[in-house]
Amino acid sequence: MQIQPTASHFINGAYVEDTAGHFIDVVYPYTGEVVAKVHSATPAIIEQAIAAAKAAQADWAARSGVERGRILRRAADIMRDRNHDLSVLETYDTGKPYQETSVADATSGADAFEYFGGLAGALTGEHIPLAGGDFVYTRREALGLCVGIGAWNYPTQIASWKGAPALACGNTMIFKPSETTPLCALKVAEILYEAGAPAGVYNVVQGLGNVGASLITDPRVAKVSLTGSVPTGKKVYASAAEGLRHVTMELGGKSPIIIFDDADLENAVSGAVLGNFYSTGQVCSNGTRVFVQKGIKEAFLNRMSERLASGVNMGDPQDPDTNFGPMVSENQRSIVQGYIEKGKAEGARLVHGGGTPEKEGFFIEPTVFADVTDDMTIAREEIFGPVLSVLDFDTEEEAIRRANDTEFGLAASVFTNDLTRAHRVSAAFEAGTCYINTHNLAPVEAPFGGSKMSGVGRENSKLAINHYSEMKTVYVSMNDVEAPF
Ligand SMILES: NC(=O)c1ccc[n+]([C@@H]2O[C@H](COP(=O)([O-])OP(=O)(O)OC[C@H]3O[C@@H](n4cnc5c(N)ncnc54)[C@H](O)[C@@H]3O)[C@@H](O)[C@H]2O)c1
Repeated sequence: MQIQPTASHFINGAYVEDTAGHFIDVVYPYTGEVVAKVHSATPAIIEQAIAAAKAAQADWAARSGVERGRILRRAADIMRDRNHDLSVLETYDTGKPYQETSVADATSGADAFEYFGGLAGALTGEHIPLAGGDFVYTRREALGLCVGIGAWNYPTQIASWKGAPALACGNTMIFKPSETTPLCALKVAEILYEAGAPAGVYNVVQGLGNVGASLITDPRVAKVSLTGSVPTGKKVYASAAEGLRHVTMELGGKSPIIIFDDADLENAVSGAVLGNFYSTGQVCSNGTRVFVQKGIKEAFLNRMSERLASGVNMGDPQDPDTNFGPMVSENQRSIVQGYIEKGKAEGARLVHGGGTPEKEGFFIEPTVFADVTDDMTIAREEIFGPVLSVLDFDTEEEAIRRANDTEFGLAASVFTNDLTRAHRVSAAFEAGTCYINTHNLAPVEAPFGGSKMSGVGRENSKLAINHYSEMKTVYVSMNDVEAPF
């Protein structure tokens, strides 16, 4: 199987190549086979991309919002029409099952282009009346050239979630996908160009962290939006700060799910399944610390084990019946195996899984630990794999205190049938994205992002507009100018 792209980069409306850049292998996680190779961007490619995106920006921003929006909505339509092919590609890029990619990746990207395409014509400033007839009006203006840097778990979605609000506001973008999953963002760029985005408005360059680093330190760049880990976030935030650039940081998490005795057990198990095993556990907002009240702990564990034993269909990710794929890479699998070994060594009780099946691909079994305590490594560090930890608790106050006892603050959820408790607990969570009786949904209409070390700023929703534009104040005097001399 070969899914070689036309060329490695998409710049100024065309595929471009510079074979001087070192090779990055694209490995299909199901077979371990190299299915494509791309070249990392050389300094010449980076310069080409920055020059093109910078040159295209003024004209793009000068178009009406309605016109920009029409192009984004056309891109959404093309993405939906090509959902099958884009999903197959996303599955090769990531190893996530087609059953997931066909409903959660290009479709989510299309939602973003449709939503922000709809908003583009409605971006306005305001009129502020002042004493003596003077007034101020504000203009919402684009920031300029924005750099987007992606993680490997949702390549199409991340390229779209960053591109859609950026372009709606009149910015141009250079997107650098993760070196692990470089293919899908090229398709996003191709589709935007086909939909009518002028050359240079949305560009893709490949490379490792060093390519990302050189993009964000260029003085022509106004903003950087990163989706990645906390350690990378700290570096990118610091180097953006050197040039006082705007940032959005979508980083890692160690999110809690609190399940009270009165919760609907089946829904609570479903929420924990979605929050731990979807995308083989490679989701930033996963609720990997599952606090279960002591009264239903054993029932929860039994039902979770039953559902995993009977429901998981691990296999060829391109088979629509497969619902559990391999890890994205051999390296990520060995990191997760290391955490499972630590969990056992530190005294957690292995309830389900824990092994690596005897089959090709970077598979790891969905794994459940019980009797996990707050100080164990598996309860403190982001694992980014299918490892669920159950911690038990007695009281609401205790559950909230322990749930918040983490440097992260991306997501949190509560399962209960007590209405007032659900809202009380949600208010007490130190997390940017909270759920009541569900977990891990991220509709484009709602803000998504983290508190504490999990991030800065929000993606999706009307709020994202604030992160890709700034207000200019224009003071208008209707009177003579009074000066002291
Ligand atoms: N909050 C969110 O929305 C969200 C979504 C998905 C993933 N994530 C997080 O992403 C992480 C997994 O993804 P990953 O392993 O690809 O993350 P990572 O931090 O290793 O890499 C992310 C991206 O940053 C680039 N990069 C690395 N060093 C850089 C540097 N010095 N300057 C500029 N760019 C640099 C990488 O090449 C890659 O494209 C997890 O921590 C996960 O929680 C967060």
